[in-house]
Amino acid sequence: MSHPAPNQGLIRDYELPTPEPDSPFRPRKPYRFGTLCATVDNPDQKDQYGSSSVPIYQTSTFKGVDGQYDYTRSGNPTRSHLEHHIAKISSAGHAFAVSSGMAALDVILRLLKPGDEVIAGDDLYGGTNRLLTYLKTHGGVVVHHVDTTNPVNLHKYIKAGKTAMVLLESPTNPLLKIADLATIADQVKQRAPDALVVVDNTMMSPYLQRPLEYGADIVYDSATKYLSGHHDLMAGVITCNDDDLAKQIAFIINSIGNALTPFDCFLLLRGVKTLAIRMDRQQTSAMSVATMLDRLGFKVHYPGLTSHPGREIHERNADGYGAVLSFTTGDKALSERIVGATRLWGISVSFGCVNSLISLPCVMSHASIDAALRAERGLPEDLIRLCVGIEDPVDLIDDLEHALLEAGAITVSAGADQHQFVRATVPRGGASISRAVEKLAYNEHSARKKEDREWFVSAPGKVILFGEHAVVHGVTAIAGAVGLRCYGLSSPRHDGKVALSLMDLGNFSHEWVLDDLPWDAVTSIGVGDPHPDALDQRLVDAIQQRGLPLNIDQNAQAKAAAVAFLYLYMVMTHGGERPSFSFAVRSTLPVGAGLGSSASFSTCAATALLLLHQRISLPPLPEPSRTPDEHDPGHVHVSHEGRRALPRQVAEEVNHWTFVAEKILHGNPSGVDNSVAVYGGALAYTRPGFGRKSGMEGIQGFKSFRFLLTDSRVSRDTKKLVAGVTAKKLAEPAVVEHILDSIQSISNEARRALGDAELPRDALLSALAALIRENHAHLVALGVSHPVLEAIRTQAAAEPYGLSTKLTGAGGGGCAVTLIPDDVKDDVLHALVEGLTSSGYRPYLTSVGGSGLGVLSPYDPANYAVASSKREDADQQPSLREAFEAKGIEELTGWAEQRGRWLYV
Ligand SMILES: N[C@@H](CCSC[C@H](N)C(=O)O)C(=O)O
Repeated sequence: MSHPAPNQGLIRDYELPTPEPDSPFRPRKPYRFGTLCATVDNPDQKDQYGSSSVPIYQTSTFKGVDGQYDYTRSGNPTRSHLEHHIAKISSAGHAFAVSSGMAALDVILRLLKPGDEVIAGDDLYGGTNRLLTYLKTHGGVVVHHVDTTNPVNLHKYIKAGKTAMVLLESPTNPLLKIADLATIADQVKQRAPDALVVVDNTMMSPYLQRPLEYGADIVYDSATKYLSGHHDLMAGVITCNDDDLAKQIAFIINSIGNALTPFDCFLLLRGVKTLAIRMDRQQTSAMSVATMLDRLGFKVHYPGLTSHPGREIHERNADGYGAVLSFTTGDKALSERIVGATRLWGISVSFGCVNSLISLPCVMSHASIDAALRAERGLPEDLIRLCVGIEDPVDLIDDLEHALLEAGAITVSAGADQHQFVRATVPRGGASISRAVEKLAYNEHSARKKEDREWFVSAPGKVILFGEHAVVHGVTAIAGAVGLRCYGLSSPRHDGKVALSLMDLGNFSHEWVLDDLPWDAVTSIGVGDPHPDALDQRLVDAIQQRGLPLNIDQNAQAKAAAVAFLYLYMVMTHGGERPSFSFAVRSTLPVGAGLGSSASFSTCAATALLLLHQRISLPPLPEPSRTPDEHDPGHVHVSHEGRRALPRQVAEEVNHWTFVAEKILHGNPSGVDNSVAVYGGALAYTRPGFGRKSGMEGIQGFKSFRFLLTDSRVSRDTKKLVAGVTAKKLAEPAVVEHILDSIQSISNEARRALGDAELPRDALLSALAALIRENHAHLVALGVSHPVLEAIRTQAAAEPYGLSTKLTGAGGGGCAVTLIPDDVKDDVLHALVEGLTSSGYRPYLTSVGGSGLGVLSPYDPANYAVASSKREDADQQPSLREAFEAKGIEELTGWAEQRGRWLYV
């Protein structure tokens, strides 16, 4: 048998039936595979009307006695056509179509008796493993799992009279290991002649591999995959040559009744016609994807790569390398981020579809194998499986590169053009090369003078625009950065102390003597290394027990903030440096109102600490494109209001540490609040585990708009409200599911509108107003509104305002948001604000969708000038810190903005 490289024509003489007779003048060659696939023709089953497509015999019974068919479970003409066609393309004497790939395996395994022994691979599909385990525990069958890459490994288990079946996958799912099918079949037959060699051929399909040609007795495919190709049906096919075996299989299928329905037979026949053409395209693209990942230095499992240990054997087994591959990243969390960051690759189990899929086998297709067994069998938890579809390979690679980049698995190589990526992972602890480079850079510069300067930082709060409550049940929520912000100012001191002052967040202040902190409990994190997923509970406990002033116990908010602050400070400390400074925090955000005040605090604290510990540094200002002179300040390439002046790596590092602080403050944060606080703008978030693409995605092109945020001043119990919705869902599942579906549509619509650069602004605002009203009505139906929220809504909706309002966050009190269209006049707005204030609420005129993390530029000394002027006596100008602490809350934002140029993410 010849073995052409994939996609080089695949022209070979198949010993397959040719549906037309030879002519004595021009002998016909057998048709090639693609032609066989497309030509559905059964000379024994001619259609009475000559229909081009096989008709669907959608009937359960057939009239008469003694006819060819009596009952569709036993036989059906549409199914006969399909089975004939499958046999034809599989080099098989017999084919059977059943309701799924697992149903096919079930039929085959019913050939076994108690006491029989089965040899199966150690890397195999999770469902197969599950069924074998079931037979082991319920059917008295003995199952041995062995590494099938070397036929010798099977020898000690092959026992004449005992071994009844050898079950092989090649390539295996999901590690793409290769078994030498011909050699194994031959050796099994020599040692245990009665044993059946069964091959799961799903990953290859009959186009690329026909194991019956190598001595297999039975071959089965999950036809849900390549044979059908479109993920619109479930089916399994079984093929064999032996007539007796075929009789037994037909008996089992008829007895248990899992034959494929006529309609699905029709769909499958339609899919099979394009098998060759789909597979050609898919495997060519798979090779490009595998090569790209291999070049980047990932461990890639794909038999087409020259580095694959089974490549040569695979080329003996098959005519192509297929379109499934898998790779590891060295870090499970990184793999999860990659999977979540793709857009074109659908996160889904299965393969063989025209659309490309990405999955994490350990939590998806192979989740039924328990974690310990997975580890024992060498199935890596960080494994990502890719199933390449027919999309344009350039888009597929582009999307994957974006995901790898976004997840931090690769980085743009320094000095290279923008499309040159390099792997960013080093083996230990999942730290990345980019981090290692930062580390080197840090070490290089560690000789530089310790910075003894102030840092003024700020971060926004967040508001949930759509999808609160529903998000808990897997619906997408849209959250945006709100114009109200938290500000932090660090000022150096030289007395071996660190001070924290939380003026608007629990009104707490305290100074610690650095040497008195519980350093014995600290394991510091190396510069550039990430904080592990879990908090260091020993340190948290030590801070709580030995690091806090006694009076803090009555102030839960301040206590949590102080623990988070000290925790970050201590684990970031390295090289014996313990910076001494005061950190003053102000916030214009109401606390406990669901507006992310803790995340904005955490962002400020993390940023200041990272700067003080010199773990991040700000990039130098870009060169002005126009040289400044005395009349012209020059033009600096900093986009709108300094946005994007803080590089992505800085934002990522801050976000990472902010999340650590959020864990201390909240236990199990979703990551939404910190991401909004750091990146600003707006994002869509979907919880994992509900069958939707999960994760967080920034909404590009989000336009900032005005909002009135009204704090009802009624406190609520978020946990109770969330539990209430869950209870309602249990009590009235249909009603609540309907509401959740409607909220998902609202979020989808809002996301589309917010990211649509073409949508005129007035159309966007009126669409948002309608969606706000609709979403609020659903929240009322879920029972999470409150009379005060309804009163605020009514007040804003009344003439002359006519504005749309919804509750935001948990409801039951808390805050309401009112959209302010651009044409609402200031005096009208002020009248509304006054009205709400006199009703006892606290309204804030603000915006949504603005900047994320900001740092007052250190490049213009004038920005921090008030601070740097040494105060000889009390008459002198107040320091920046004094001014900061003295400002009234209403003037804080305006005052901060006037300090100078802010650099934003
Ligand atoms: N929840 C399903 C998972 C099906 S995985 C399907 C396919 N064979 C694959 O490898 O992706 C189950 O538990 O069976």
